[in-house]
Amino acid sequence: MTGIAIEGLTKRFRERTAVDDLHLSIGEGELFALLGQNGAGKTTTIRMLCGLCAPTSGDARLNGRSIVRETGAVKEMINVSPQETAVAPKLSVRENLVFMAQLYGASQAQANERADEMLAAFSLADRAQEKTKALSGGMQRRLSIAMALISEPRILFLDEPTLGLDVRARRDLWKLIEGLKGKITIVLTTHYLEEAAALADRIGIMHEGRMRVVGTVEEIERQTGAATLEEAFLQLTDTEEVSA
Ligand SMILES: Nc1ncnc2c1ncn2[C@@H]1O[C@H](COP(=O)(O)OP(=O)(O)OP(=O)(O)O)[C@@H](O)[C@H]1O
Repeated sequence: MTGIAIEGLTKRFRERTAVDDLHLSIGEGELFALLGQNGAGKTTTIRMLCGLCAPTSGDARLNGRSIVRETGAVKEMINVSPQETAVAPKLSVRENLVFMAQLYGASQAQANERADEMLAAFSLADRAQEKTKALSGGMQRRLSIAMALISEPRILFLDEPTLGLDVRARRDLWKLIEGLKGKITIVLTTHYLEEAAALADRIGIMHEGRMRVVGTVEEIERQTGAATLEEAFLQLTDTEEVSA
């Protein structure tokens, strides 16, 4: 079954077209990585899919629900771990989780229970009482993902989940994300090509608002004639080559 069906999604800011007639189908339970240079249109795409900004034209269906006509239903089934880690720095780790669960309608008892589950699942239990600002960057990103999962979304958007993390923290997060594979639909944006290759079922490379290629690493290499994903990426995002 299709988790996300994008049909002609377009976003213009004045004369700049940030996302240009995007068509894409992502399977339910698939982990899809969206790659592209700064300004390629990844975040704008995710913001539209989350109902955070309205498309100029086109539509997308998330588990059958339109982001244009059923924005409320879409927001109920998704969650986002945004680029800027969305944790409240003065609240404790546990308070952040409880607060988020309650925001999504859980009772105090349910929120406490869910928070304990997430603390255990994300190896944050021994830091539960600490203020979030005392955590390392990697732990904050982990908490941010735990907070996004506490509402039990069917679709999760991870915007550059490992940005700025050291090698070990990145690997730890990869393990965690791998553990989610197949359970929920995940759209991940990243600038780390090895991250996309390690985690994603399929990869899409955007450039100047357009989707240039979609496929597995092998399919992308075959389609572009490149020896590596990096070579394919550089080829597809070379402005002179693309516009020539
Ligand atoms: N609110 C806005 N107003 C005007 N232009 C915008 C707005 N948001 C995004 N843009 C422009 O749209 C284009 C796509 O931006 P977007 O943030 O989607 O790219 P991105 O691929 O996520 O980049 P990055 O990797 O840097 O996060 C850019 O040219 C950007 O300047």
